[in-house]
Parts: sequence; C-alpha cells; structure tokens
Amino acid sequence: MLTGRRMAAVDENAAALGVSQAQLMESSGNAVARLVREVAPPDSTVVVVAGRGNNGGDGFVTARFLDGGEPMGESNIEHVETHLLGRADRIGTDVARRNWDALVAADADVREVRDSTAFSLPPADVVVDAMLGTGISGAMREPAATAAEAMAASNATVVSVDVPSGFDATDPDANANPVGADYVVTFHDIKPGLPELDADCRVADIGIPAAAERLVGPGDVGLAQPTSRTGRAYVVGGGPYTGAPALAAQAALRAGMELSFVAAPTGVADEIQGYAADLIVQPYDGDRLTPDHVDELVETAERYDDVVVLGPGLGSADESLAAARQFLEAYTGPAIVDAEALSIVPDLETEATLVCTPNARELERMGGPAFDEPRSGRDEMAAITDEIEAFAADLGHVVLVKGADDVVSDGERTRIARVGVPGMAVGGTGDLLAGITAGLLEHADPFEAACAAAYVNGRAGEVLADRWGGSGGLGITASDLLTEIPGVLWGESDD
Ligand SMILES: NC(=O)C1=CN([C@@H]2O[C@H](COP(=O)(O)OP(=O)(O)OC[C@H]3O[C@@H](n4cnc5c(N)ncnc54)[C@H](O)[C@@H]3O)[C@@H](O)[C@H]2O)[C@@H](O)CC1
Ligand SMILES: [K+]
Repeated sequence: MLTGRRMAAVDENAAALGVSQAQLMESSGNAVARLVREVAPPDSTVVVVAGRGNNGGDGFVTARFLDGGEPMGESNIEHVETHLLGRADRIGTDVARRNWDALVAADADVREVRDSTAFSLPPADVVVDAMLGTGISGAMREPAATAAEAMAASNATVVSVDVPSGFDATDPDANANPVGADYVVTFHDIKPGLPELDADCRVADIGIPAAAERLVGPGDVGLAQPTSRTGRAYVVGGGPYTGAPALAAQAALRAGMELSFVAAPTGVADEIQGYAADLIVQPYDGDRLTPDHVDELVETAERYDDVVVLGPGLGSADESLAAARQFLEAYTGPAIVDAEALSIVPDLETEATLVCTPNARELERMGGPAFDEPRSGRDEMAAITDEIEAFAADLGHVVLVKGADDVVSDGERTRIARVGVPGMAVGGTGDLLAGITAGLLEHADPFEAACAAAYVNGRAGEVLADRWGGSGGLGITASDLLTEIPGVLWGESDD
C-alpha cells in the first residue's frame, strides 16, 4: 500500500527510468475510460469535472478516450463534456496542459469555469471526478468543495480518478468521500484508507516499472530533502585517522546541517580543524577515545539534540570500541554508526535510533550475510536483498550496505541504490555517505534518509564523472565530491 506522498516519489522515479508522466497519464485515463464504459447505461452523458493538476490531466485523457466512440461497435456513451474548474491558462502542469490542448484541438466539448460561483453540475449519467488526487493539501477549497457536494447529491454514477476528491491519501485519518464516489479507479497500488470507503475501488496497472519502487531514485530524494538549514551533526571519530571524521562532518554541512562538530582526541584536533574552517572541533584528552570520555560526549549530544556519526577514523583499539559501546548504551537520539564501531552493534542494548553503514566486509563481521562484489543479475540481487532484510529485522536497526549497488533495509522495506561510478571505490566516499545520512536524518525517517543519502552520494559521483568526460570517475577523490552534494540534493528533484 502506498501513501500519496510515496506514490508521487515512485512516479518521479519512473520518469527517471524513462517512463514519462505523459505515458502514465495516458494509461490512467485509458483505465478510467474503460471503467466508465463498463458502468455507463445506454446513451449516457458523461460529465468530466477536472481540476488544474495532474488528476485533472487524467480526466482530460479519459474524456478523449470516451469521445472517440467505441471502435468495436455500438457505444453506450452518447455525449462527453469536460468542465475545467478554473482557467486553462492556469493549468498547473505541462503534461495536463498538453492533454487539455489535445481536447480543444479535437473540437471536444470543453468548458472553463472561470467564475468559481458559477458552476452547477449539468445533468449526467456518469460524472468523472478528476478534481483532486494525491496532490491535495489542506481542506478542499472552492469551487471544488461545492462541486463535490453537487456530485454527492446527484443521481449520476460518480467515478473518481485515483481517489475521491477531498480524500487525503497521505493522511489515512481523513478517509472521506465527499463526492460520494460509487467507483474509484486508483493507480498502481491501493492507497491507505481507500478499502474502508463505501465505494467499489479498482486498482489499475498504469505501467509503472517495479524498479521505480525497488530502486532508489530522485523521487526518494524529494522525500528526504531538507527544507531549512537546521540541525547539528556531532561526529565522534578520529584518533588513528583524521581525514574520515573531517569528511563526514563536511558532508553533513553540504547536506543541510547548520553546524558540524567533531569530538576528537587533542592529539589530532588541530589536524582535523586544519582540513576545514567550517568545522567546530571539540578536543578531549589523549590520543584516542576511551570510556573516560563517554559521559561528557553523551551529555553534549543529548543536550543539543545532535545527530551523531559514530566511528569514522576511530580505529579498533579495545578501549575505543568499549567506549563506543558505552556511548550507544547511554545515548537515546539518532546516530549513524560506521567503520569499526559497527562491530559493537549486534549485541547492543540501546534506545538510540541507528543507521548502520557497513561495507560487505563489515557486514560479514557483524554476523550479516556474506557475498562477493561485484554482484549481478536480478535473481542474485533479490537473494542478497532478502538476506539483508532478514539481517536488518534481526538487528532492529536500519542497515545501509555499501557496494556497487547499495542495499538499504529497515527489516520490512528494502531498496537498492544503483547509482555511482567505478571511481567512487576510493577511500573516503563512505565517510561522505555517513555525513549525508546524518544531514537527512535531521528531517526524514531513518529508512528514507538512508535511501536518499545513498542515492545522493552516488549521483554526486556520476555528475562529477560526466563533467570530467565520462572517465568512470577514475581519479575522483572524496573531497572532490563534497561540492557536488547540494546540486544533487536540491537541484535535481522535482519537489
Ligand atoms: N504521480 C504519478 O505518477 C501519476 C499521477 N497521476 C495523477 O496525478 C495526480 C496527482 O497530481 P498532482 O500532484 O498534480 O495533484 P492533484 O491534481 O491531485 O492536485 C493538485 C491541484 O489541486 C489544487 N489543490 C491542492 N489542494 C487543494 C485543496 N485543498 N482544495 C482545492 N484545490 C487544491 C492545486 O492547486 C493543484 O491545482 C494523481 O492523483 C493521479 O490522478 C496520473 O497521471 C498517473 C501518474
Ligand atoms: K479525484
């Protein structure tokens, strides 16, 4: 079952896979027209009432199919008229406008309702409700609200496109049927709340490829995209290594965080600060993380509602891993766990919300499934994703397995991010991914944040590799990718 919000993301992913919104709209309108033919009495007058969004666009396509007569013989449709609520020059999307133009060009019976108080529902045997679909926000406004009452009061058979107008598929509490729909033709998958309506709901296959759901795409970025500059990343890392925490902290800033802190041993604090003036480095005594430091770090992270990134450059000293464990046992907020710190997660008791980001080797060390890179083929990937899903369910945390294909699972939902270039196999890109995930985790649910982060990271590599002449990104460094993150995160999505 897909919410309206997720459905819009899947649509966008389909477009990125080469199945355009226009193709989907054609299938949608065709499916509605078939249902209308099925339920319309002989010599019917069909009135399509359309809004200015893509739900209205589906209505225009429906009208075109119905107006074309019945190629296989006698038609039960005598007359079709289309009423657009509003002015044609205010139609909100290109694809809907092209379908309106096609009706006008075909000399169809179309009318613009320019005065919102002037609309009264004409006599009809079937009314096609194409006013509002999954794009609704807030309570229904005029003239749609009055038109909905008229539909509900009429004796006509009401066929709703996708959802009854006024029904909010993203907020399942609001399962209303203000138009009195007798039939609903919904697209691709049933939406939450529809089965509870007193209406005959049909799901129409409109040709969205399964990959638009299974593979992470630009639509998923839209779901996790920060819309304001807020949040503090708190990277607990560094000691034996210094580059990793600096990259993760910078990536969090590039993904929208307001401030990015690195808690690191005094011995390496200056070095980490030296990589980037944008970071705030908070030194603690010594040359590595030990249990003595934990109380203060947890206290800071909790007090400022930070998103923690635990692990980059931390090393594998026993006392550092013991400290990482104590940190997560005490901490209750969101955290990305990466690198050596992953080894402590499997038998950990924590109230924290974790996103674990292992590569194949780290996954195996966590007790997860073992598999070789590169993997190929649909069946092989399906087997691997099943195993990773089972592992994530067992672990009780979101797992993002890094590889040529990244696999993200929360134990119930599992997606593949098939994006990136061979050159990204360089050191440091995993630290970027951890930082991007932190940035998105500030605003989105952990699974959606992890999916979008995997896509953004890989896509940044593709964009850069393209600019460098399609070299496959051989020669890219993680530092190069930092400045590509914002363009992918905010520049490429439709939202
Ligand atoms: N997403 C997809 O892949 C597909 C979407 N399709 C159709 O597109 C629909 C979604 O289209 P859109 O996102 O353009 O949105 P809608 O057409 O559902 O709604 C947007 C329009 O409604 C107006 N509106 C929003 N809230 C309102 C309110 N409270 N009162 C009155 N008017 C309001 C907006 O100003 C805008 O004109 C789906 O329901 C479906 O019918 C189909 O074409 C098939 C493919
Ligand atoms: K509708």
